[in-house]
Amino acid sequence: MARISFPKDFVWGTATASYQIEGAYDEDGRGLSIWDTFARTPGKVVNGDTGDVACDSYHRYEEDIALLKQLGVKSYRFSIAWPRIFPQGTGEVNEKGLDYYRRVIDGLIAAGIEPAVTLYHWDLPQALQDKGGWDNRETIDAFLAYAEIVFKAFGDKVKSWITFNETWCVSFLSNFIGVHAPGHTDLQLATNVAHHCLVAHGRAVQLYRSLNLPGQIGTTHNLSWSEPYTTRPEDVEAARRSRAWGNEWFLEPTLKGSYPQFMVEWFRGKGIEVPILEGDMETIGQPIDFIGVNFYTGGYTRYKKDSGLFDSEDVQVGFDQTFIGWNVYPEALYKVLSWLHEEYGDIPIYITENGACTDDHVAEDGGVHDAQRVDYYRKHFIQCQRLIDSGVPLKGYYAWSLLDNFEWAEGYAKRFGIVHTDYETLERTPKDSYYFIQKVISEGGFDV
Ligand SMILES: CO[C@H](O)c1c[n+]2c([nH]1)[C@H](O)[C@@H](O)[C@H](O)[C@H]2CO
Repeated sequence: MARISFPKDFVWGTATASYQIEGAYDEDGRGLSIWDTFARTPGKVVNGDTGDVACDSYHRYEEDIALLKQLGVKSYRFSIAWPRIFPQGTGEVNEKGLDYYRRVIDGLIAAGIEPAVTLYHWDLPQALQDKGGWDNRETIDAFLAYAEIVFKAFGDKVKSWITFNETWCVSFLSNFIGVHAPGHTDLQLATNVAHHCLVAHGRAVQLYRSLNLPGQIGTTHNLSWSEPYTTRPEDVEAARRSRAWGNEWFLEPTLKGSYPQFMVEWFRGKGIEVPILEGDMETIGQPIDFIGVNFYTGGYTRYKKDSGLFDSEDVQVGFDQTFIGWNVYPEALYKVLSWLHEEYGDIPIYITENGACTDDHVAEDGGVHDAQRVDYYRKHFIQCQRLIDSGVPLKGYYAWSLLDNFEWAEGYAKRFGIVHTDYETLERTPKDSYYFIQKVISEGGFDV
């Protein structure tokens, strides 16, 4: 019997996001976000679901905090909804919006849980989208004004800040692939969005430093791991391009202050240029205190001429898959974070999201027996210990998600929570995975 054990100072947490859990979409002065608009657009979200009510955490946050306390986590990652603070994106501050997050932050601290706040988890005020959104460079200034209000309101109590959640999703998934809000399908626009979000990240870090606040600041990127299906050079290169779109395209600017040249040339070959202005790259490459990594899955890629953006295609090789169709490939977590450490040095790493979608139901005994999710977590925790043992500065892990919640274009049809949400009654029911993680945290590990 082997023992998987974690350092005593390892930060266990869970993660959520404002639009996915809060509901109260039109309460206490909240303005509309691009996701309110997108979800109301026929055909964009499964079953026409919206975040109007979601998990109603706007009213039930105390229940959520009680679940977090019972779980035994040290930290809780959640996001602030920009449209609650600035209903029109800029201009007048909505004090009731600040009051809500003050209640959440104070409640967490009273429960002995550190708040970790994401400034931007995709709910851009619609009023800013009406003026071009992130394609409009002026949105960066609006983001800075929002960040300043929030830093000054909560910077004495919140010691961990994440500027953006997954700039790849904000840019390419939402403005080129088009399945997330605002739903454009324009590669140059998406490239502009990615760049402007990266500049906004750097400017927010500079602002945070200028305020001399007592915490740490970083950002979260979703990393992919696609391996070449064969050792043929064309497969190796195709997999490299496919990985780099999600990885180097964002990590290089954030951690080295430059875009990966081989990808710049690849995009140039397609007529795409990055709208870099003087000083942008120095701003983006501001030193940060940690890098957040969201990781879920990996796979294999091979060369296929004229296929997709990178002359590549994914190859199904028989991985088990979760209910959302993502491969279960735990070793890819070890590979991608080992690669990150080799490429970018000893910057502290937090896994800010990892989890599984499974087809959950409340059983007759009142429990939710999500065995595949328990197995997923067990296997990924093993990889976390491997990483720590190999000297990778992995400092913490946030399970996605605390609650079943609004899963973007999948609506409520896909469940990632370690706590089941009944969307009729809004009752929360801890799943077997919740009790597994609770035990791992309380015992500092588990036997395999
Ligand atoms: C490939 O998965 C992405 O990294 C990713 C997965 N997820 C995310 N990003 C988002 O940050 C969450 O809001 C989603 O709810 C969550 C589950 O889909």
